[in-house]
Amino acid sequence: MKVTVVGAGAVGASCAEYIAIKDFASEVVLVDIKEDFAEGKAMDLMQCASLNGFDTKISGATNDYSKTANSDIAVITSGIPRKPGMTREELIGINAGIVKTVAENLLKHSPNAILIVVSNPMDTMAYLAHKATGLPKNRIIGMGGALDSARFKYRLSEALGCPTSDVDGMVIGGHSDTGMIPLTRLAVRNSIPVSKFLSEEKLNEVKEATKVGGATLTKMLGTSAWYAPGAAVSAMVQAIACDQKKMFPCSALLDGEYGLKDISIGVPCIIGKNGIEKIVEIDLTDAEKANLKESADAVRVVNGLL
Ligand SMILES: NC(=O)c1ccc[n+]([C@@H]2O[C@H](COP(=O)([O-])OP(=O)(O)OC[C@H]3O[C@@H](n4cnc5c(N)ncnc54)[C@H](O)[C@@H]3O)[C@@H](O)[C@H]2O)c1
Ligand SMILES: O=C(O)C[C@H](O)C(=O)O
Repeated sequence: MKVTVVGAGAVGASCAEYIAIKDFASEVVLVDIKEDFAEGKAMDLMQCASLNGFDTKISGATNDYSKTANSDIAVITSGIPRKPGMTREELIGINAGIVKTVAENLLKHSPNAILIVVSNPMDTMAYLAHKATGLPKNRIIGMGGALDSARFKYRLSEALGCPTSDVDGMVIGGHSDTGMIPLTRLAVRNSIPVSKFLSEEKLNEVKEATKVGGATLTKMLGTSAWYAPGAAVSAMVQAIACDQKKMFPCSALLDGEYGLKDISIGVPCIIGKNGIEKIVEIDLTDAEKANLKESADAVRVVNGLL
């Protein structure tokens, strides 16, 4: 199993590190446009192999896509991250051109790869990757919901005073400060609805903290987060590589599901060796449906800037 990660920056390197530590891929190739940067990150990571006990071979390349040939999975993290006070949507001007070129270059050398799009504004970048490559919709997966759901579970566990392993929950909708929809109604602690333990007011606080999870960390770090994003991508890569049929909310190109068409947005998906193997349509309340429509309308506005 060969995995390419384009963008050897914070998220790309963190993703490569988690993939290696889990030791399910034979090879990870890091690519970056900065001279020697991916090679340096790859060397540093390879020097962890004997310490962390993995056999995954990690190599780096400066903008040389021949090194990525015949990748099974390719992750796109290339582009700029936001700074405190910015929205993800403000990155579109620079990142759109980068994501388009990178997706095209990847497919020239790996025509059968499944692409995972991470660069922001992610839902629009995933949509752009579809438009630029014309790949079947199962082969382009936007990563946002897996991360947002992990943050939701973290906030729920904090409010409940319990370990995150006790908690389950999911965030659908656009990967943006206002567009995320943490599904508090369906969140559980060991199969018991969290509303049994938390007041509506507390649940609203959890919801709001989840939605601005990325902005909160950006303010604290001076750039956007990378550990949980890298872990979320690596979990999706593993689901494909190991054909796990695991459910993640992913930005998928919709064709009528949830009443939406011609848009990539976060919905529950089954992820296996073919990428998005199924979009799961859950029953939403009228209020949740209205939230999803509003979130989709906002993503369409950003798509209109392409
Ligand atoms: N979808 C998500 O949940 C999520 C989570 C975190 C970050 N992000 C996004 O991921 C992107 C990367 O974030 P980061 O923190 O790793 O940034 P970073 O600046 O640390 O790394 C980005 C890397 O991309 C490289 N790059 C730029 N143009 C390139 C090109 N044409 N080809 C190859 N490499 C190129 C840069 O040299 C840099 O090393 C940002 O757009 C950020 O907003 C998304
Ligand atoms: O917040 C960001 O800009 C990066 C990423 O989308 C995140 O949610 O951490």
